Amino acid sequence: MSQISVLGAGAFGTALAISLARSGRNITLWARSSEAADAMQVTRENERRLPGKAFPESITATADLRMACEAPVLLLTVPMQQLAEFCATNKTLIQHKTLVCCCKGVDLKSERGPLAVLEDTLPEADIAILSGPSFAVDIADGLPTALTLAGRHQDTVDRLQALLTTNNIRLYSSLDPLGVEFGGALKNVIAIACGLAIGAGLGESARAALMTRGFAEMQRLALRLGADPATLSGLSGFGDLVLTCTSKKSRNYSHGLKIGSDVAIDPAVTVEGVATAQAVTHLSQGLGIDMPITTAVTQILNGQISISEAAEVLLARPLKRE
Ligand SMILES: NC(=O)C1=CN([C@@H]2O[C@H](COP(=O)(O)OP(=O)(O)OC[C@H]3O[C@@H](n4cnc5c(N)ncnc54)[C@H](O)[C@@H]3O)[C@@H](O)[C@H]2O)C=CC1
Ligand SMILES: O=C(CO)COP(=O)(O)O
Repeated sequence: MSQISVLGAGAFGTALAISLARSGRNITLWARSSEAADAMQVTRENERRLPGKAFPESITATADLRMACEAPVLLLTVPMQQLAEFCATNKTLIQHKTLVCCCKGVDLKSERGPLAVLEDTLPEADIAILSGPSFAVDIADGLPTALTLAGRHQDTVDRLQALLTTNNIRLYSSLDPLGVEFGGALKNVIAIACGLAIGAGLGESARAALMTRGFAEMQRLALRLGADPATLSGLSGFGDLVLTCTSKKSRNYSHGLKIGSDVAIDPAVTVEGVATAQAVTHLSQGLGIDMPITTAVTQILNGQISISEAAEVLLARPLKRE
């Protein structure tokens, strides 16, 4: 039996599996398609989602979820908008496990993050959130990074910090899972905003302003939701914001960049910030929290305003103290 199973064989799940396996853990990597699982077992790579990154021997790829869920610790790496349904459908298999959620987003239907989704569906599970600056391809290449592992209980967090730290991933712990998950989710929306701005030729000063004021609105919402805004100054928040707002490796940033420069987008690519922008715009309006950049991203993505109109609206807002 594996120590850890990774549920969801996308780019990130595969990269985490590789890093953990290289650091001596036995890993089961679960894919929902048996063709995909069989191909990974034979070729020892995930040709579709993370090509060219060889699997260590200690990874077993399978489509047998029952077998994968024999491991005591399960990493959830399905996209955010699939998380609630995945957990509800497979409740009996995962409800008594330690679950580490690795997805970054806000559920469009409930307008809540992964913690609330998991706690509602699986009240008996031990839940943690893993987030921070980490491109799948970098992790799989063995490049170093640092992430935050957060949970409500010190003992869970301590145990997982030791178990999931690898040769190239240094884990910091936190007891503010809400702050950590919202840092990871909200930065995706700001990354789209930055991509839109750069794509439309608004310049790097505009990007820096969007990152800074975007960070302010991320903290505002997190505070209102009960998180510690200081958590967002850490790896999952500031750290991930810097990474995704400045790199073409980010799918969220690239999505904005393509729209801003009129390049066709690939609908098969996971861009978490699109649904999260919609969810957070609606959520923040209901809560009376001012999130002008997130709102502008939603309006641009919905075709309600152009990028130049959004820039005019943002510049014309009433003047205020920083
Ligand atoms: N790719 C990256 O560099 C990073 C991604 N993440 C987060 O990880 C999450 C997953 O992203 P990626 O792995 O990159 O996405 P991906 O697009 O590479 O893969 C998503 C995978 O989920 C599977 N899937 C979709 N719906 C499913 C369902 N209902 N049941 C089972 N499997 C399902 C797909 O078949 C696919 O293999 C996202 O929330 C993302 O924000 C976090 C850090 C880095
Ligand atoms: O979250 C990520 C890096 O930390 C990956 O960002 P993208 O989903 O925008 O590619």
